[in-house]
Amino acid sequence: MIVLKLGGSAITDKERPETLDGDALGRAADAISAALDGGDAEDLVIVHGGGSFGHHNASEHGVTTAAGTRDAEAVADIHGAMKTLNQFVLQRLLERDVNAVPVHPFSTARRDADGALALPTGQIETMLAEGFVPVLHGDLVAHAGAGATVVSGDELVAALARDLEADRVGLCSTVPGVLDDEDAVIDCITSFEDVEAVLGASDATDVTGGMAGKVRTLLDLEAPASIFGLEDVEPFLAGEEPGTKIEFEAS
Ligand SMILES: Nc1ncnc2c1ncn2[C@@H]1O[C@H](COP(=O)(O)OP(=O)(O)OP(=O)(O)O)[C@@H](O)[C@H]1O
Ligand SMILES: C=C(C)CCOP(=O)(O)O
Repeated sequence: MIVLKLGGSAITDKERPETLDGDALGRAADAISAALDGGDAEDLVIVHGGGSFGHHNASEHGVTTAAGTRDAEAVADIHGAMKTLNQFVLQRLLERDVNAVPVHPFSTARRDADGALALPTGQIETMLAEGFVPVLHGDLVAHAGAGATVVSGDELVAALARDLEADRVGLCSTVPGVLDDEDAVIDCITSFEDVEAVLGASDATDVTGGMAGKVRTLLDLEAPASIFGLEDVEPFLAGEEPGTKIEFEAS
């Protein structure tokens, strides 16, 4: 069972609000379709991030993973932007005969007062058993005591990987992996402290922590995880370990 995140920065033009990178999304969809046709990735769950959809909207409304909103119009704006991008992703997958179906986290997940995420996965297991490819996305979630806050695709990936006991986790982004201070791809990360100095936020508007947030989330995960660029989606799905491998940091 594989959980693959298509990073928002990889499939959109993150500098321009609500602008799709149609070529990049098409290439990712080609790789997914080829892997499914070839028998790789039998059970696949896809999650996509926001990129230029969602982050700008959340930022305008002052909403982050911790700062919430109780304004239904702000919810409609941020969640609506993510649903628009989800439609594009589904469309590109369906055009390539991938049996993709949408799952909107706002309708199913929640956070408690401490910010802990609860994401039901029973419906996702049934979708997989019935031959569907569930496609989730970074979103808003109802948050006890805070209204609605952002949940990143990375956080969803971690929750899905734990609950569904994923064999492998892959995060495709706009970079070929986590880069060191000379812009070389780091092969393997086993501790946050080892790489903290080179980890930054995203270059573009981003309310969920950029690369630092990604590495921190993946280090908590027992399943093997990799961060790689768009060109490595196909090798990853075929069982290779491109880009940067993030190994479980036992605490
Ligand atoms: N050491 C680093 N190595 C690689 N990228 C880094 C590093 N430090 C900061 N970054 C930034 O992190 C970005 C990737 O994080 P970002 O959150 O934008 O990715 P994403 O998951 O693809 O997008 P989204 O969050 O919209 O889904 C890179 O584009 C780069 O600007
Ligand atoms: C900004 C919103 C609503 C979701 C962001 O998800 P991410 O791009 O995976 O961090």
